[in-house]
Amino acid sequence: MKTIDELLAAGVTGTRVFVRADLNVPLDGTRITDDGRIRAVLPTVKALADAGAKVVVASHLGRPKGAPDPAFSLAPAAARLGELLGTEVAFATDTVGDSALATVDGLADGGVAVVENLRFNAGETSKDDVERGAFADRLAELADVYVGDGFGAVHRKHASVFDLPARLPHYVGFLIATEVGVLKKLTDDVQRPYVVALGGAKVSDKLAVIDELLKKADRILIGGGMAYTFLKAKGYEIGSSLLQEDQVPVVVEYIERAEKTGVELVLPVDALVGAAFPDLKTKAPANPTAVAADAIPADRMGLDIGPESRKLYASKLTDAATVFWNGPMGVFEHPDYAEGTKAVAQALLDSPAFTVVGGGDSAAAVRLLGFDENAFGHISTGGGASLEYLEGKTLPGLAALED
Ligand SMILES: Nc1ncnc2c1ncn2[C@@H]1O[C@H](COP(=O)(O)OP(=O)(O)OP(=O)(O)O)[C@@H](O)[C@H]1O
Ligand SMILES: O=C(O)[C@H](O)COP(=O)(O)O
Repeated sequence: MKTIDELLAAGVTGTRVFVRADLNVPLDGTRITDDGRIRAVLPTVKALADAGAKVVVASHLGRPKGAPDPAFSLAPAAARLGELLGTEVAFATDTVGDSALATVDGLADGGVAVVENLRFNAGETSKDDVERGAFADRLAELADVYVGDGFGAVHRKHASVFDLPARLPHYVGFLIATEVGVLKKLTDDVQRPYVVALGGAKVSDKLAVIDELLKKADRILIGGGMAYTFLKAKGYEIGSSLLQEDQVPVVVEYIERAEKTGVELVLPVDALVGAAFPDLKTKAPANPTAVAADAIPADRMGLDIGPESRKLYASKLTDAATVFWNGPMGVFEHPDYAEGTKAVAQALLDSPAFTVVGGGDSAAAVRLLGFDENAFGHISTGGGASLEYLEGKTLPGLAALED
């Protein structure tokens, strides 16, 4: 792979450089609640702009349905990028249309522009190679060179991640280089005991990863939304908690395999349950109750691990040499359901293990709950991406950056 250093060394004055970033930041309306992913791509954008390139930054945000949707506009992220760079950042109100072309045309050497959400275009995420390729052709019109730096999206076979680099000279940005460097340590030479803590809401993506992790980790702690599919697999009532029904047989097999192979699979022994998903806007008190994991009432929803599980999970992290954590233990955005995530974060800080926290929401949780992000070994900007990397899968966005 060619690195951005090689590109900079060759000189980029006046060159239009397309930077595929992951600016998929958590938003409360138009307010960015955690700008970690924007800060993570600053070294790349800044180095290119300082070297006189015309920098075209592109990203997805959320999961809009292939058409413009103001709720998923990148405008707030573009504004924040400008603040962090301390320069004006131009914003194109479309991705490859008149606004994008004019904005890029108007860039001075050293100027930076952000184009609107890639996923406002059906071609970006299409499973059809021709449709994706056609969109990549249009993206290619915006630039002379491609720099891949959206680590959080490298596991997606999307036009801007996979097809565009094939159309332009391509380089690896600073963020992807750092991320891969750290994650390689967990695959090539992991110090044991190796404990993986999994939570979050993207249950179907993450359940698949456990298949591989069962071969690699010594212990796996399950929390967050995915825990309830495990509790269901054990035959428990889980009320209206998040459930991936079609995955129950798969999870039953995971539980059996873990027993056979001696991997310690740790499930919550209790849960904090509420009548409904809490209001994250008003943060109105949710009045949760703690119940045993096998006694979740049919009309209740599990939204965090309970107090006994907090103690249990902390104890399962103390002797670890390496910990990879992806996905909050509960709906940490609401104070009533943040304790499980806090307990795991605190246990990681208390343990001498090398700790990697992966995932946009997990990293945001650590910062929003007041922990010092520098106290962790590494905070990865990729959730699904880091998990699939650890699985040993070929990631489309990394394969595409190879020569
Ligand atoms: N029991 C639960 N029920 C529903 N949602 C939950 C539960 N526990 C955690 N969550 C939600 O999971 C979300 C984070 O999940 P996600 O899988 O996206 O995490 P991530 O891997 O850190 O992020 P990403 O994959 O976006 O990089 C949070 O918004 C949190 O509220
Ligand atoms: O949040 C993430 O994990 C990345 O930005 C990728 O987003 P996606 O899961 O919607 O593809």
